Amino acid sequence: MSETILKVQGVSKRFGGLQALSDVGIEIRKGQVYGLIGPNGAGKTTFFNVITGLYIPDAGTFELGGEPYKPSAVHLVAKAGIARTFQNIRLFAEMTALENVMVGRHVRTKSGLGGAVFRTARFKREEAEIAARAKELLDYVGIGKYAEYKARTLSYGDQRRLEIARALATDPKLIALDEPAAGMNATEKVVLRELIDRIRRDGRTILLIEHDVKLVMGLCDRVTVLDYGKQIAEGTPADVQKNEKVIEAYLGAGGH
Ligand SMILES: Nc1ncnc2c1ncn2[C@@H]1O[C@H](COP(=O)(O)OP(=O)(O)OP(=O)(O)O)[C@@H](O)[C@H]1O
Repeated sequence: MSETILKVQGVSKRFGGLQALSDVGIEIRKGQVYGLIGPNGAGKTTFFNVITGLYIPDAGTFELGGEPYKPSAVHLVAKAGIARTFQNIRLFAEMTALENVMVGRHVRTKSGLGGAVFRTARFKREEAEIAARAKELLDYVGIGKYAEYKARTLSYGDQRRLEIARALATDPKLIALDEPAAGMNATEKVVLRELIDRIRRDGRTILLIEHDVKLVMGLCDRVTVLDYGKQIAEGTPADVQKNEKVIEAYLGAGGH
């Protein structure tokens, strides 16, 4: 069996009187696409926010690539090797597509602020390499021709792909996609599906929150289902779909 990339155990998170997550754990192996699904308010985004250092959990242990890690701050999590996209796209709107991806790559560069201020030879060489790599990534996600366009001028689907390119630029062990198909039309979803499949084939590991059940069932190797902060099922898409608790949770929530 392939190596474990992410192992999370016993995650709990409370907001005032609301138990948003209770004792949630997942294990993702290298090369898997792992789905996190559940009705609205089930705790999916909270779980993402915990593992990516946006929320401090009340309990939980975390291992990334076999090493313990503490998701205490977003930049440290990115350095440790988890990159994410957001449900509500978070790009630098006034920067070009290329610059947005270059920002992602800076997580892995060596020249510090001093290099940037004094524009050392090493800094300039590194910048040129970063730009070249960023362009490659834009081509990879299929929006290379928009490299010099401001992010805000791209279509919704292309902005989502740009977010994926930026996440890939950090060279992550795990890429976490928060509802990547939200707001996409059917054609865009097909293209997205192909892209996620390609990212997996190229050896990456993906954690995915997604409402589009068809996309989840078609793409994911394993799925965890949350409901009211509790993990009610874990397994292959086929197993999970047959699970009574899952059927009930979805029907109870209006069957979305
Ligand atoms: N910062 C916060 N403060 C207080 N309550 C919060 C906070 N973030 C999330 N919650 C609450 O925690 C619960 C889980 O929310 P969460 O956003 O994680 O669900 P979700 O499964 O991602 O839902 P959706 O599918 O609608 O995005 C909800 O009841 C939500 O209102």
